[in-house]
Amino acid sequence: MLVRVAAGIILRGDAVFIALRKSDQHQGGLWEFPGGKCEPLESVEVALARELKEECGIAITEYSLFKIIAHDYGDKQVELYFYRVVGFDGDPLGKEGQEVRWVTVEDLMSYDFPAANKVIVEALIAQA
Ligand SMILES: Nc1nc2c([nH]c(=O)n2[C@@H]2O[C@H](COP(=O)(O)OP(=O)(O)OP(=O)(O)O)[C@@H](O)[C@H]2O)c(=O)[nH]1
Ligand SMILES: [Mg+2]
Repeated sequence: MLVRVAAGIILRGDAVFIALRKSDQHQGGLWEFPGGKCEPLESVEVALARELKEECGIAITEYSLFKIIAHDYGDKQVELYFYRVVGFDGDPLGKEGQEVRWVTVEDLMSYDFPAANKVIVEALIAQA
């Protein structure tokens, strides 16, 4: 099963917004950049806007593709489209009851993310 996923690295100054995946979700208990699966025939950018509205309550206005990462979790193959999101209306929050946090890019090192995120976190820190 190959799934396309859109995820937003929401940035405000030097802070980045992260969320904790619920324990019953795939890769549960790990931190993530909010987002989710693209629906059939849905473009990645439309999925990104929809997911960030649903999960964080923001309307994104300025964003760009950062990196595409393909990863095989064994039970699931994902193609993750990570976007840097630098413009948005509204204040991001955990709309689905998930724990959320604003952290500095350097702080990302102290959080556990799914394996596919490793290169993303490293690239963000390298650029900070
Ligand atoms: N949102 C998000 N998903 C990630 C990240 N890294 C990563 O490997 N994933 C994987 O991408 C897949 C899809 O994400 P998701 O579970 O958020 O999808 P969704 O919001 O549509 O969830 P749902 O099916 O529970 O409604 C999951 O298998 C998840 O483990 C990340 O940083 N953010
Ligand atoms: Mg999601």
